[in-house]
Amino acid sequence: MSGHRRVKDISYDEEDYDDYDEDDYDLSPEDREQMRIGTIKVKEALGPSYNIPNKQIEDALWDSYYDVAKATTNLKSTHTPIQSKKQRQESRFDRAAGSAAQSSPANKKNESAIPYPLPISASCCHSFLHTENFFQDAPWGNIPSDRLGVLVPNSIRLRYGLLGGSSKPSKLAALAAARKKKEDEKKAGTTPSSFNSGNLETGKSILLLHRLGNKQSSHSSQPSTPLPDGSITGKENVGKYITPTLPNRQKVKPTPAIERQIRDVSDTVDHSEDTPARNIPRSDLRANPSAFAHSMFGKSLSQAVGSNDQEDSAFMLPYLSDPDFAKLNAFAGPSPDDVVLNAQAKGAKGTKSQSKQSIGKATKSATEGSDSLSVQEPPKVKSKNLNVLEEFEKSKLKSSANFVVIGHVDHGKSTLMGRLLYDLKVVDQRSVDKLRKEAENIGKPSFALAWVMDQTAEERSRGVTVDVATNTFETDRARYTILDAPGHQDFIPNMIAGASQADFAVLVIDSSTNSFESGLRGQTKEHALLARSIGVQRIIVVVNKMDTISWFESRFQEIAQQMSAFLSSAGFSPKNVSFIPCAGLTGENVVLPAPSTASWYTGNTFLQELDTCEHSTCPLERPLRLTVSDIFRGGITNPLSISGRIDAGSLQVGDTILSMPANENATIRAIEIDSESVDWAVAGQIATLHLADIDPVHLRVGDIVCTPSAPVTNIKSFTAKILAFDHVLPMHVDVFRGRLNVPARVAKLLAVLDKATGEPVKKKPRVVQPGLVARVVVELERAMPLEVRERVVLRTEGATVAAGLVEGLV
Ligand SMILES: Nc1nc2c(ncn2[C@@H]2O[C@H](COP(=O)(O)OP(=O)(O)OP(=O)(O)O)[C@@H](O)[C@H]2O)c(=O)[nH]1
Repeated sequence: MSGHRRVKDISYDEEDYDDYDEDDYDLSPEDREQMRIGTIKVKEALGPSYNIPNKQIEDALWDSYYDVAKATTNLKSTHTPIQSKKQRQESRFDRAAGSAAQSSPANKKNESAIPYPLPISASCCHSFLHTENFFQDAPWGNIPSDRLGVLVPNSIRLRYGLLGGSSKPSKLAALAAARKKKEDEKKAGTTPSSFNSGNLETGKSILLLHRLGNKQSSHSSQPSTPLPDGSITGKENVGKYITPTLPNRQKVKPTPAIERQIRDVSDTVDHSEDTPARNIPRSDLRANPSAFAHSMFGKSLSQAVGSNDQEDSAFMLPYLSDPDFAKLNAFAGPSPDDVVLNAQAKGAKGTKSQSKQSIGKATKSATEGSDSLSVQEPPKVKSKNLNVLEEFEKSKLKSSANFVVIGHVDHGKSTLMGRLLYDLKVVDQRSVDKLRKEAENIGKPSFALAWVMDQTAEERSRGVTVDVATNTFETDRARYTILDAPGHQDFIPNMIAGASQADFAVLVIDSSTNSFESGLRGQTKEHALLARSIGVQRIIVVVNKMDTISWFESRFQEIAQQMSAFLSSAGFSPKNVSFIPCAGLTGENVVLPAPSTASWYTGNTFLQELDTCEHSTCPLERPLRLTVSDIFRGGITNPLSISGRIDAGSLQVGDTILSMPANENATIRAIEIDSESVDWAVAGQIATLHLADIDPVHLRVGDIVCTPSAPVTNIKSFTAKILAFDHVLPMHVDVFRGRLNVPARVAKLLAVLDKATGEPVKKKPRVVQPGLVARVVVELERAMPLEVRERVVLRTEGATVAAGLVEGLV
């Protein structure tokens, strides 16, 4: 298993799952209807010998995604039929326990309500029982499984905090918040309140200065006049520097004491229009400079204070007293911060001019300007400029092949693959033992081998594959990649994605009584048809679970006969179809030969059959095409990676690739095949590409990666030759191309075609009947990267209506 799985970026938010509470979950009307019908069917299937509460039946249906057969099997495996309960001999111990219970005062009290021994049917209706009698009819030490409870500790929900933690603020945070609030209140109230409450000195000064400032600004519109030394002079500017901002100025009512002082000061002011401000005796308002100010500002300040001649220098800044200040022109160039920021911006763009110098150097020589400075550039991806096709020829690599494992839910696909990997020692004994233990712990021991493939918690707890799982193994002849597709109808889009990466298919069929038949009505046929429509030509049909029918030859022949007829009608050539009897669970005829009881079978084992497949040759010389099947984000060394099958062409480290439909370039930093680092990869291989120079928002599962020189184009409508699975008429559909799907409309039915010749037999039909081939025009709601001769599947409301080949771009 590649380490990528650990960092795989999945689009759902973990928090959504935290909030999910099964009990609170509201079923949609369709779900409710499915549940109602499912419950009736399961009850029918269980028959009268099982009396299982509806709630448990619904739970089983929910767990099996409404699969009636699976829910029934699960319930049967966890419940004992009434018959056998009745027939069970009461042990002496039970009898003793029963009479003890009968004679107990507690039970005597309830005797009228529930007679002992309790009828079995009543034991299932827990709602009528008093809690203390819940186990009354259960024999000692043998509690029926349906009455066993599980203690589930409340999970600790660390949420809302920055690093998890409770949603409540800590005491420390509350204290800090309270303190801050107090400070803010204080700040907001300080000026007016202190002023009003008679902070006489401050109030007096502020009010006076404010008045002066107002007067200055209202009477003068002349600009300030800078002196040659850079200081500012002129009566207009005095107020400019000293006017404080008073909130709600007009509302401030000075106290009588302040008013008196204002009057005194005002008397000294000449109110005529052109009285210069320098006549105001402002020295009164200023305190003597502190010792610190002396040391900082030197003589100039001490001289200024109290001297009317030099009053303008009272607001001089330190550097103004420096005679050389004007020459310095300190703000002519960019600030040191600007220099660094500019250099960093340039570095990010990756221009060549700025490669050598460091940031430290840049700040030191700030005044030299930004052009000569730079920051450390991230290392560029070096291309070895290999001739990949020559390298491929030289490497004498074993041919590689990908096969998709398809079939109806629970027919044993994952178990068969688990067994294959186990017998080939790709998975060791210890891992399988561990899986066995874990599977036993949740009451699903038979799924241990399937868990080799099914790795997510949901898949394991439900016993159903949800997404395509991949694994690899090697034989003497080839390297194989397994694409284990889900069998359940709800996950057909994932199956389509798996099949679109495959060179051939393995169709698994459960041979046990009724299972093959129910599979035919389910996904056995649909999967086979889809695989063929997507372009798969070779199919191995594994007739599985032969151990359950004691390797009965006639059952195998019956299945082979029926499936041959169907597969040839679906377009598979008989020479590309083979049948292998197997038992994935026991491993018979998988890697090891068939058991002696199957002496009638002399053909290949499943593994031998895999090696007989002609591996389709991939177009290496054609321009690069790779379908993105996974995106991984968040790795430390490789923050952004994609994986997918290379459908055509080749690639190497350092190549620039183009992602469609986003139309964004990226650089390949590194390549991995089967978790091993390589310099190049060719068509047919499933590669993981570690990327640089692209924002993850431009990449999605289903995208096409191609060469910028020969890109795939985004199109909005196309004509296609389709095989109808259902009635096709002008209708809304979803167009699937690998993992990409886009809402669309079958806009026109151009013609019904002859299956053999492809010639039109009926133009402009109103509807295309199931099983017929037709030419249609499809209009997409969003542009999609598509090319002529690509395979598409049309689905609506969870069902496949048609599949076919793109003939032309409109
Ligand atoms: N007796 C017997 N049981 C089998 C065999 N193969 C699989 N099973 C059982 O069938 C059940 C389903 O097996 P899976 O491998 O999960 O089936 P699947 O087809 O992968 O299911 P999905 O991926 O969910 O569609 C498990 O309980 C297996 O133990 C077999 O050869 N013999």
